[in-house]
Amino acid sequence: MHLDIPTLTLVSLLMGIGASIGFTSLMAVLNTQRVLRIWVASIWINTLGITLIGLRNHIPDLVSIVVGNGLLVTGNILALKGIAQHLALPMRWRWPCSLAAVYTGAIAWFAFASPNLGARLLAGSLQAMAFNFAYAYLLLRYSEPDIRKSCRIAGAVLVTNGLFYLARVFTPLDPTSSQDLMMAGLPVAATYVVGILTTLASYFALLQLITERLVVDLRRAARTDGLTGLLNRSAIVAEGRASLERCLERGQPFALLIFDLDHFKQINDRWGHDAGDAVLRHVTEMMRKAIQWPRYLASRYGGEEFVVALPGATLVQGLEAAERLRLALAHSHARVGDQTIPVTASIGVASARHGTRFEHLVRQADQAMYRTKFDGRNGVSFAGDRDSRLVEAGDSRC
Ligand SMILES: Nc1nc2c(ncn2[C@@H]2O[C@H](COP(=O)(O)OP(=O)(O)OP(=O)(O)O)[C@@H](O)[C@H]2O)c(=O)[nH]1
Repeated sequence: MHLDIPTLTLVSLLMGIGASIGFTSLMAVLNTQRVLRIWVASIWINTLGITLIGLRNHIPDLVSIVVGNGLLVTGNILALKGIAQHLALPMRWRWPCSLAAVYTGAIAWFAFASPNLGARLLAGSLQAMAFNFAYAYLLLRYSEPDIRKSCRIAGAVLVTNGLFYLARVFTPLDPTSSQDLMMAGLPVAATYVVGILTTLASYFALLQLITERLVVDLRRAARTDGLTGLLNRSAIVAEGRASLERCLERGQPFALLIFDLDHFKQINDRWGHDAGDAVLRHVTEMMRKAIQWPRYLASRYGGEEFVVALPGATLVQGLEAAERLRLALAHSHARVGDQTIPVTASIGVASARHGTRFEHLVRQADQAMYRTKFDGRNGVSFAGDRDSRLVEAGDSRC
């Protein structure tokens, strides 16, 4: 078997086609991962570029050399866009597009105006190195903590790729190669072997990025209420318990408020369910502005019932936050299309003592909230000793 450049080009091409098909079928399954579309396009475009370059002796040089290399660099720009999107960064197109234009111009110049295979290989290595270092820089510099592991692994792979292309800059050409890349000699062929391995490693790095993002998205979805983006009931119970425990261990106070929208059924009946949903989103927005407490936990606990935990807050601070929230809601109207819908809430506040369990605290606040409903709604009540005694005794209303 001869590992000459035409054979290695064929191997790269087959690998590119295999990866393109594999990533395309993955995209069909994971259609929520929009970034996959960009990476799939990038891999197909790169594969097409490699195909044209590999067909050097069978198609016009203009198509093989200039269009082929133009496609390679276009694929690289798309890969960069995909990485920026994965990291939720805005993409600045000017630099990569300028680099691509300069690169394609240089390739055309060294193919036709002043033919020089060494210069074309040098330009190819430099642009691939620049893109690999750019991908790695973004991944290592801007990854969020929950997807950091895959970003670090991918970053390391891409730095290795970049170093490989840097080393390729110094690879000597076979003097008999004339202008034909397919006859560039053993050292260049050796770089093809390494290139195939590093490309394969990059595909696996991409898969890791996608997998970790998927796990994070699923974990987030499992603890989030789809309508409001707040924590859901099981998440506030789990996170509230842990937060309460930490506060009690440190001897810090912990307040909790629960609020229920007043006559929400009438809103649904009068303006429709979609308007009701819009009101729930409006309430969420107002609540986020009104609470003003560091590291608070907020959840939609039930249909139109919300729980907010304030770690480190005393009962008085909890009542102040509740009153801010009540006023914010009462003074704002939810806008739905051209309708304005008034909304008020009944709020109950409770605070933890030594040994209080999170579920008990919720029930105490709930008792207080029902008192507010009973007293005419649109108000704030707090749980007293009687509420905590009732809750701890397992009163049926709890
Ligand atoms: N639009 C919308 N409505 C919901 C959602 N979840 C629950 N609801 C509605 O919320 C309403 C709650 O009604 P009730 O429990 O009678 O409470 P209320 O009308 O607010 O009355 P009070 O609490 O006594 O002031 C019901 O009509 C539910 O259908 C939701 O996600 N979206």
